[in-house]
Amino acid sequence: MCGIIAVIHADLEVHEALYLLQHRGQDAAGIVSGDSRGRFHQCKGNGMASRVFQDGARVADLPGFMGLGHLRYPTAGSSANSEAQPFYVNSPYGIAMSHNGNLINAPALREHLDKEAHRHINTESDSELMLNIFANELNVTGKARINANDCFAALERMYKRCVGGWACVAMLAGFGLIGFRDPYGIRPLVLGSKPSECGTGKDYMMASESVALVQCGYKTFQDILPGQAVFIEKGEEPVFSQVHPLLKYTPDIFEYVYFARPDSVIDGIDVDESRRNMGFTLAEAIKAQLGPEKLAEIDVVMPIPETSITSAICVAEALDKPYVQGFVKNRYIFRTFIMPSQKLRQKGVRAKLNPMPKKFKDKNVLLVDDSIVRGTTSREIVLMTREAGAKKVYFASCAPPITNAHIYGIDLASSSELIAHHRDSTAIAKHIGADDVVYQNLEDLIRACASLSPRNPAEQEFEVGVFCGKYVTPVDDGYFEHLEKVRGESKKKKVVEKAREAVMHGVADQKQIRMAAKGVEVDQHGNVIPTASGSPEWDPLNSTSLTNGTAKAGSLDSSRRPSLEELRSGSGQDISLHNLNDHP
Ligand SMILES: O=P(O)(O)OC[C@H]1O[C@H](OP(=O)(O)OP(=O)(O)O)[C@H](O)[C@@H]1O
Ligand SMILES: NC(=O)CC[C@H](N)C(=O)O
Ligand SMILES: [Mg+2]
Repeated sequence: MCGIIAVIHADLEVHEALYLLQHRGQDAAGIVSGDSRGRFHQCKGNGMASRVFQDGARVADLPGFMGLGHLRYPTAGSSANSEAQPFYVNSPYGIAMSHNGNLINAPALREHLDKEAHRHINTESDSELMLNIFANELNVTGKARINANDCFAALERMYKRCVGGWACVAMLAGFGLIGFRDPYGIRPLVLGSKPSECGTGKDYMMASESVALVQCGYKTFQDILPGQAVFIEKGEEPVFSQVHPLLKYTPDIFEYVYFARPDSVIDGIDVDESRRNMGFTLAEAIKAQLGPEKLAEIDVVMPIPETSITSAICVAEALDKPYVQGFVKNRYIFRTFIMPSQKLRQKGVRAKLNPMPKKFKDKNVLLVDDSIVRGTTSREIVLMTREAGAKKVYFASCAPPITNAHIYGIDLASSSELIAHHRDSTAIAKHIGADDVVYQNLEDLIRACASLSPRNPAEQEFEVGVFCGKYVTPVDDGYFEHLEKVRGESKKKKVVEKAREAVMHGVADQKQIRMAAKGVEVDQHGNVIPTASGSPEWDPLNSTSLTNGTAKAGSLDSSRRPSLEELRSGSGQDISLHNLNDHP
């Protein structure tokens, strides 16, 4: 569920805006700006935005009149540096792109690019595929110079090939910005404008969430519609086109449950208000399931910071119980669910949340969380609650049981990793050590969000496949087996944990470090275990990744190897098209 940003005309606020979307992706961050000479300038790598951009020092005075940003939470490929976005292709015209979402027909797209388009794809990223499909369809025009309609026509053809969820922003070198969204509106994208600070006309920004626009002073917004694209040429007003019929307006409900910031409005639905509604309807489910006796026993209602806070306040209000913040969140530890390995997630919960025993001692506690997905947080928290002195522990979830893979941009590939996959709520309560577990039901969750829709609330639908296995797009037979094979928990455990943690703990040899940086698994003898697709990646220790076009001067010198420190810190290499420090 990456975060994407695009800006044109403005004082290139990409860097500032990215910090407002950090909650959407913590693995990699990147910025590409475009100047009027048609040059792109790029800074990206693994790690949080502050680390990659060195608190802004590496991107101060971004050259150009437009820019793209990206925060990555991988759902395809690996966590390799070479998959940090925005991606770039030089032909045709020079295009950079940021993608939020997931393509579910990636193998077919890869084959088309290989066998028919003859385009080399250098990573396992589905976003690189999408960029190349778009580039190839633009190439079909055969023109040396194109206009907005050519772009829309290329997108029309691209939409016929791609299946999945996407919100994308792209730049054509020296020309302008493009934004577009999948035909179901699964992934969010909002466009804002404000009077230009540097003269006449307007500045425009596109972002995954409205909070980025609001904080950067944009006053007028509109959601890009499902299947719609917008083109903003330098010095011009935006031009819109419906490049694919709007098939359904079904935003991913998980944006409201967990992903988005509460101060965002997505597709006209206020996220904070939706979470308040979830709290009130969850309280009804709690009353119905626990009954008057157990309900009377509850002394306090507690949130599990941070996302569930809004809903927990409303649960307490509806049950007429004291709302108590028993856990203190370490503000320097970020989201655990989007960390790349189970071991990191487990460690993350304890490092992030600390109970204050006097709030728990001899109390019957009702814990409220937004969701129970793998059960990592709930298991650990219930244990911590008991260790802190609580008598009884009830656990309530604003989301219904999550029983199926997520296929449009949340990294939940195998249903076997989901705590609710083969368990009913009694078994789940046992598994997490709670006295009882209460889930919101799906109809109530949908109502909590749909009732706020500016469209017809009675007809507002959402993408809810994780709760029921019914997905809004067609899904090929065999896709889930494929997904399990390439991204299932067992695969990831081997690929990411072993090598990455070896690097983190400094116990890796040089070969393991190289492989870790690429997300490739090595056996105990140091031999590479082939990836599912069998395609080796570029070795970042021996050369700068070529994924993103021309490497910066001198970077193909194989003697320029990142230090162990650089790899451990995750800041990676500067793989600039134009080194931002060298621009004229
Ligand atoms: O069952 P699990 O697999 O543990 O996943 C669910 C938990 O993960 C998320 O918290 P996270 O720490 O990512 O973010 P938050 O601080 O926004 O709550 C979410 O809010 C739940 O607490
Ligand atoms: N979470 C996302 O939107 C991920 C985008 C893309 N599929 C990637 O893995 O980089
Ligand atoms: Mg949480």
